[in-house]
Amino acid sequence: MQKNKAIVLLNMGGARNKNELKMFLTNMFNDENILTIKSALIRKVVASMIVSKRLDSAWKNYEKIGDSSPINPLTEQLVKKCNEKIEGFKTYQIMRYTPPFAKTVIEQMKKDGIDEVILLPLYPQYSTTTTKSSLEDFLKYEKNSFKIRVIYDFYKNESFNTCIVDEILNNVINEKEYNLIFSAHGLPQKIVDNGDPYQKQMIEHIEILKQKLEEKDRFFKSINLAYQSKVGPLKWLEPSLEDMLKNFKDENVIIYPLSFIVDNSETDFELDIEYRHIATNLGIKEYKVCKCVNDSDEFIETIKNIIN
Ligand SMILES: C=CC1=C(C)c2cc3[nH]c(cc4nc(cc5[nH]c(cc1n2)c(C)c5CCC(=O)O)C(CCC(=O)O)=C4C)c(C)c3C=C
Ligand SMILES: [Fe+2]
Ligand SMILES: [Fe+2]
Repeated sequence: MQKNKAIVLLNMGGARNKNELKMFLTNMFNDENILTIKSALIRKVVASMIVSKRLDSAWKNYEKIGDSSPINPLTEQLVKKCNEKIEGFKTYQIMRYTPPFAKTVIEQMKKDGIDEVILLPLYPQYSTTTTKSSLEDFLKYEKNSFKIRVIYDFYKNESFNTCIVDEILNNVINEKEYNLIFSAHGLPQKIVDNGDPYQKQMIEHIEILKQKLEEKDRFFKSINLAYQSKVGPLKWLEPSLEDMLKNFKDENVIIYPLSFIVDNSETDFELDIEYRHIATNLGIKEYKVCKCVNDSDEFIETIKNIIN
């Protein structure tokens, strides 16, 4: 019997306008995987305080990138291209904090007669705050409707790492003159201390990429890992990107955003505008930011490879 198979891309979502930024922040800080307060009621109160405090200042960042996050149109393009180029599967996307939400997409998948599903969270490294949160969200609404296979992480995938190395090398002529910084989205230290494997996988990922560059005889002045996007007063993973940049006065820097698959406000605003400004003030000579893999042909091939 012919099976109706789907690939479901799971991602975070992002604001299309200020109301959606409020929705994003509200849903995010009510997520027990993000704000690990056990009582839903207390979490709701704390979330509402954080959102009130953060909304206006965070919106100013989105105003600088055209009043909306690029994560939605870019993920839609990725879905379209998967549907054009990957035979035997219908591809869907589900976002965690802004539409399209799991409930609606799962209803559509049932109407479409889907019976087998590959869940592919668009996070190369596993974190409880991202991967686990999205998987739980899907499972909450699917109610045993599908046969499910889960891709928990894919940072070791050879084809994926070729996409990353190619993007980095396409951005520099003489790599010996550049300090390469892999910038990872940060996490509160206590989440890692409680067993989240994200930091460990991130370090492993960088070792794999270093080795791949060495095999190609391409040697950067230095290769580094730093964490961006700290939120709130808790201790987060270190070193911060800002502290890392302080090492490179009068030198060239190239950044690769290693936590993301599609560009979003953390790449287009934080890396390309905010940290660029910081880098200029620190006296960094040249500051480059690589693009995420997005809907490149090479990444479509990677998806085929990951699901096989
Ligand atoms: C406690 C707070 C947060 C944790 C933990 C966290 C983990 C985490 N996030 C991403 C990827 C993205 N985060 C994005 C935005 C964003 N993240 C937080 C907070 C935490 N993230 C906030 C408050 C925001 C909103 C922007 C802001 O107010 O600063 C985005 C961008 C979405 C978009 O609009 O384009 C992404 C993508 C990862 C990978 C991660 C853990 C590994
Ligand atoms: Fe985040
Ligand atoms: Fe941020």
